Amino acid sequence: MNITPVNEASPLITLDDAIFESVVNDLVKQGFSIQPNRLPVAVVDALLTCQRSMKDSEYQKAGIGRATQFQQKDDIRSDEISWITGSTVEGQIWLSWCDALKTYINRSLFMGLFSFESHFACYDVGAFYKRHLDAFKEQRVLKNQTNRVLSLVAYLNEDWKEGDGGELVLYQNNEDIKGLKIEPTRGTFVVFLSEEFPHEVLMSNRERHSVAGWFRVNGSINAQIDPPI
Ligand SMILES: O=C(O)CCC(=O)C(=O)O
Ligand SMILES: [Fe+2]
Repeated sequence: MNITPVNEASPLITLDDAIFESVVNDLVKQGFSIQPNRLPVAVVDALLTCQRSMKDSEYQKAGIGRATQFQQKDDIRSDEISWITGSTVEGQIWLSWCDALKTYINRSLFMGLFSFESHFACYDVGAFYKRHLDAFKEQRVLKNQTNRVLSLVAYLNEDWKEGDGGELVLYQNNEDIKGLKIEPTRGTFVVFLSEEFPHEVLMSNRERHSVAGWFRVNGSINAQIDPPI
């Protein structure tokens, strides 16, 4: 019988590693990575299958702030979201790809990424998300909270054109007012340090679909390794 070893050069694994390596290099160089049309087709297709099968009732109005500080603020963000739980095969394909990225980053950069959470987001015509940071260093360091340290956004929109709006604008720091504009085109994904890069979603002139996710560090492990003075 002819048995092929499972780990014999799988093209998908090789391709993923090349993408992950490029993300890692960008993170080292500049703290963010913009990957136009580099999300593997199998992952994009899985996300699109999930997203297209979702009913309106599965989305909820997005808010800002953690747990008890959670608030809905329509003047800051007006998208609707639906958390990805991995209850479908397609959801699992996405989560395992993100897990592989997490493992690769941890091996290369020792970031101690511990958990991952993500949701679909739908920006209706006219929706936006004003300039914000995804996480605050003081909360992680001083209050010892398990916090978001790395943000990941992936886009699912076919043929995005100039004039459709809805670009992500990534600012280099608090002083930057120009920023870098990224079109939310299908297959593009962006990774950035959550505490370092203010960003916003410009008002969308078309229905805009994306997935936003965050890797967290573990508050307690972090506290043991790197206690605040
Ligand atoms: O969809 C995007 O481009 C970014 C979304 C975002 O900033 C967020 O959900 O925190
Ligand atoms: Fe954000």
